[in-house]
Amino acid sequence: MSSRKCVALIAHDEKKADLAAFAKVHEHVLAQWRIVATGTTGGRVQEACPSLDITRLKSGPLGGDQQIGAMIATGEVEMLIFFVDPLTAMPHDVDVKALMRLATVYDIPMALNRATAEQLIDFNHP
Ligand SMILES: O=C(CO)COP(=O)(O)O
Repeated sequence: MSSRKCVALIAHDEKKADLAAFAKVHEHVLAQWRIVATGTTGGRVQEACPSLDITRLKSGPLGGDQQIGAMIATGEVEMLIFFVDPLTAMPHDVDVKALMRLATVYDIPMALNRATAEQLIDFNHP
């Protein structure tokens, strides 16, 4: 496994275009990180940023948020950028909450919107 630090990228459907645009702007910085993402998000970011090497996990509703939560618990994921949609009900809301809870328990930098992600990406270098 690479020794680079690992960031997890996730976006709800309404926010995927925004995350892909964010990743494009910061592609050179993200290239210094190991990147994991939930399935669909990873595909969208990969399309926008062909230079990045993204490990795609399961889609969020099928367990992807839980996989990333487990990786936070084991210390494999050290930063979380998650563009959430606060206006749409999610069938897997409990998984989303569990992920945010673990990011809080393990005290990793966590951005839930673009404004915060812009700050994190500038101040957290791998
Ligand atoms: O649902 C998600 C996060 O809760 C994201 O999953 P996808 O990237 O597979 O859409």
